[in-house]
Amino acid sequence: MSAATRITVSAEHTYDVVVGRGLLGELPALVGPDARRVLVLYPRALDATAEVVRVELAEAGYEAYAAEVPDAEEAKTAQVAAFCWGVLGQAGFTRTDVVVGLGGGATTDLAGFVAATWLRGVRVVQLPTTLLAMVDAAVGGKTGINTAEGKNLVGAFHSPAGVLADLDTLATLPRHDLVAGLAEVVKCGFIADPRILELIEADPSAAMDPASDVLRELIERAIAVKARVVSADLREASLREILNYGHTLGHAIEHAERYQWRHGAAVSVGMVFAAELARLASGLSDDVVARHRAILTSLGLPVTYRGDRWGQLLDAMRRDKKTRGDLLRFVVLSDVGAPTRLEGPDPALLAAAYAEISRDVTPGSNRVEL
Ligand SMILES: NC(=O)c1ccc[n+]([C@@H]2O[C@H](COP(=O)([O-])OP(=O)(O)OC[C@H]3O[C@@H](n4cnc5c(N)ncnc54)[C@H](O)[C@@H]3O)[C@@H](O)[C@H]2O)c1
Ligand SMILES: O=C(O)C(=O)C[C@@H](O)[C@H](O)[C@H](O)COP(=O)(O)O
Ligand SMILES: [Zn+2]
Repeated sequence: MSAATRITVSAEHTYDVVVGRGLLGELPALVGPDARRVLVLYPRALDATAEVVRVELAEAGYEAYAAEVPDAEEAKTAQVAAFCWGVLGQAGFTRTDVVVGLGGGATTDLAGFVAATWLRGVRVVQLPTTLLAMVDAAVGGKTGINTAEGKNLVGAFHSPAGVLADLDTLATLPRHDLVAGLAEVVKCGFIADPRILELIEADPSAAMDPASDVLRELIERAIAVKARVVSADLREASLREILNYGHTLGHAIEHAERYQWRHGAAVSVGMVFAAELARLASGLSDDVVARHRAILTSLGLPVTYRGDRWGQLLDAMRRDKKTRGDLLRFVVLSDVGAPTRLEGPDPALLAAAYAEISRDVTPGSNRVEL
């Protein structure tokens, strides 16, 4: 078995993202000696693992609790956060106690938010169990929930005490969820690490194989990109916006689909839109735009969206966090590995870029794509 890899993030404090197998034994050390109580938040798919984690913590001497939260995006609501605050209150959690997020990005976003808000901030340890959560959601301290108006509109920056990305957990992850996670890996390739793109182009099947060395290298490279960016700009004053590549339209699609599309699938379409926008607005080469479509399609990710939703999507994009006043702002590329910003693009350009990715709405076309 190969040794674990440690990727360090230096943000509010310094912590490691550990990538490897059989990492559970490291959890008590991350929870730390000051805690007496620990609450593990998890979705139903992880109930057996949550019990193993709870027992491990109890055997290490903690008062260990586990609470199931709703699956996927259903977890990211004010009601679910309030339920978690109730559990913490009733168990008497103090400022030295700890929350653990066990699951995909929805669970780790919720757990981080609950930890950020309980007593104005307690320690959180993240145990990501999806590819997406390992490479992105559990790393970097963005936590949050959705509101009726949009995605991640309420949240806080709250860095974890540590992240244990146990590759063994990917064995049970449904293929569509693994593929959705690859969209964020591809994002890291386009904004910062072209080697990621080459690895996927060379062998897309290996990239989708949870047991492959190729996927492990992709995971480590994507985490390294995120760690570098977050270490330089935790609060998204500027540089961190590049991690939002593809998300302006992506989040709008998720909202329009009432979160029945996976985040990574929506971001996939959003990246092709951003590439088309950059081609029209600032001359991104046809080759780089085509490379977006080729790589994402090779992984089975969607690259088009329904043509009749433009008005609704534009409306949702106005609530994106990168918007300033009435000025829509997009992360775009001037080349692979060279992200920049496009501010207040001409509405006609936006519509033209959308026309390049939109498809006819025929009966049945509103199905869930991934
Ligand atoms: N905070 C950030 O920086 C950040 C970054 C990227 C994405 N996100 C957020 O992450 C969320 C998407 O995360 P996701 O793609 O992990 O989705 P998810 O959390 O909804 O998980 C996907 C599905 O996989 C199941 N699952 C999780 N682990 C499993 C396992 N090991 N075996 C079997 N089933 C498993 C879950 O129960 C769920 O049904 C979105 O809400 C997105 O906004 C946050
Ligand atoms: O970490 C970041 O910064 C990102 O933008 C990573 C994204 O992949 C992620 O989906 C994030 O939650 C989006 O943040 P938001 O600020 O647009 O809500
Ligand atoms: Zn994302």
